[in-house]
Formats: sequence, C-alpha cells, structure tokens
Amino acid sequence: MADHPRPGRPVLLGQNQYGKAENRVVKITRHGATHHIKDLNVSVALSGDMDEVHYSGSNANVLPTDTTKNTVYAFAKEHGIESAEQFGIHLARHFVTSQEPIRKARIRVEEYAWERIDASGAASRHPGTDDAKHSFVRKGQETRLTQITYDGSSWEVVSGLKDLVVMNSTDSEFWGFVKDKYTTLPEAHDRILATQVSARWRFRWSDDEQPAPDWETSYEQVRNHMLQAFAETYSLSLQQTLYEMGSRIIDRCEEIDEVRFSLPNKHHFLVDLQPFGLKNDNEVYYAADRPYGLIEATVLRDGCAARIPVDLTNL
Ligand SMILES: O=c1[nH]c(=O)c2[nH]c(=O)[nH]c2[nH]1
Repeated sequence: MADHPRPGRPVLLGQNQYGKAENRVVKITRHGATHHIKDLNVSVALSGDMDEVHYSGSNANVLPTDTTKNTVYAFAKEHGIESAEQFGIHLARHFVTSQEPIRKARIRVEEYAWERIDASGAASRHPGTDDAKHSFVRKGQETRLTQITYDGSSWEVVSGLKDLVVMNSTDSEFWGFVKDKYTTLPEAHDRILATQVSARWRFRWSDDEQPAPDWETSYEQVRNHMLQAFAETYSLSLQQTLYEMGSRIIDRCEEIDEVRFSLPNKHHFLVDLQPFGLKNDNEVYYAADRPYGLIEATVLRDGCAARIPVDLTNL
C-alpha cells in the first residue's frame, strides 16, 4: 500500500487490489465412461507494488487481469482440480512467486456440488452400478411451486418447480441447423448439455367428487421422470430433450394432462488452451451465464387444452 503522497499532491492511495473475478471453470475428468465434475467460481485479487499504475498509469508492474483468468483455466488442465483449497493455494502461490511486484494474492473459490442422477431419477453422491455415469443434478434443492384456483365449483391445480440444475457431460450434439450469413456457431458432436429447469404441470383433477391425487407422491414421481428422461435421452437438441422430459411425464403420470417447460441452455464453451501449449481434450470449459438460449414448450395429453400460461413468470 502506498504510504506516501504523490509528489506535489496531498492525496494518498489506500489499499488496492485487482484481478479477474468470477472465472467460471468447469473441469470434466473422464475415467472411461464415468465422468467426474469440478465446477468452480474463482475470483483472483492481487496486490503489491501497484502505486504507479494508479498515479501515472504505468502498467509496468501490472499482470493483466486477462492473464489471471487464463491462468485459472490453464491450471485446471495442467494441475487438475483436486479440491477448491488445493486449487486456490496453487494459484495464489503462482502469482506471488512468479511476479516480483505481486506481494499478496487472495483467491476466492465457490464450489458448486453435483450429484449423479441415479437409475430411479434420484440423486446419489457416488456412482453405483446403475447410476448415470455422465448425468448430474446440482446439489441444493430446487424450489417447489404450486398455484390453486377455485371458483366455488371447480379446481385448477398447477404445480411445478424452478431452479433444478442438471448437466450431461456427454451424449449431446447440435448440428444440421440453418446457417445464414450471420451464423458462426460450429457444429457440435459432443457437447455439454446443461439447464436450469423451470416446469409447471397441470393436474386433471378439477372436481371434489373425484379423488384428489396424492400430491407428495406425484411431485416425487414427476421430478424423477424429468431427471431420468434428461439423463437417458441422447440429445440432438435441448428442444428434443424437453419433449422427452414432458412426454415421459404425460405417459407415466396419469393425473397430469399438461406440462410446460422453460429451459435456459446453460452454455459451456471449450477454453482454447492452445496459446499455452496445452491440448483441451473436452476437459476444461468456461461456464457462461449469459446470454443463454431459452427453449420453451408445452407438452400435452392428446385431446387436452393448453391452459398453462406461455410465460411461466406470469404464473
Ligand atoms: O439445443 C440447442 N438448441 C438450439 O436451438 C440451439 N441454438 C444454438 O445456438 N445452440 C442450440 N442448442
């Protein structure tokens, strides 16, 4: 920290630090067909002999924040991510020992935990024999929702969930799409497919004379069918996966006539590690938060009317 004023100006520079914040790095480790995920949000803050860049604009001591970002992704490949702590220690040591002006590095890491989607559609921490080897649900409960409408004679029950985050680390492709002069997207034959599911489903039950569904059991079953369909579908588009998720619910849950989904396509871009002499063999990804593709559709039982609003934020 500067403890002397700039000559001729009675103004002190106080504590300062800089670096790239919130580097979203996803590392997939493949043991044959069984994949392991590390999903981190890494923020780098460096400090040291940085008076001049503030006083005069001289960048002579400044390692670019862009470089600190690249280092996070390159280290994920070169050294792997054993734990958030180990990864942070490695980065901090690197910055402080490799650049003389940098005296202190603070690395903050948030880790997002993922569990495997097991054969029943539930989550499990360790791969069992029947568990999906490359399909994951993010730990931390989704929010369960319901809306009840009653006009004195008939009921409408629309239930749902939001913020259920799922990922397939393979078995997803996207190619054969329309190309115009603005299209730059390369065709993908093995990509990550991840989404944050928002879904609403409408129950057929509307009349006190009919027995009401078992709401608790129904919720568990719908959620499990959704997860199983996500895990089991070899996907050529998120639209196709959406339809499989909805049709599995309509096929297997007779109490439900209509399902609507709003699925953001949470893009994971392969990081170009070539400038650092490293090969990225589908291992290190940048998890982008925006913009995102937004895929929305209703899946209906034949003969039933669509009554769930198109825009789920209106429900
Ligand atoms: O599953 C996808 N569906 C799309 O419509 C689309 N568009 C795009 O750019 N990527 C994807 N992925």
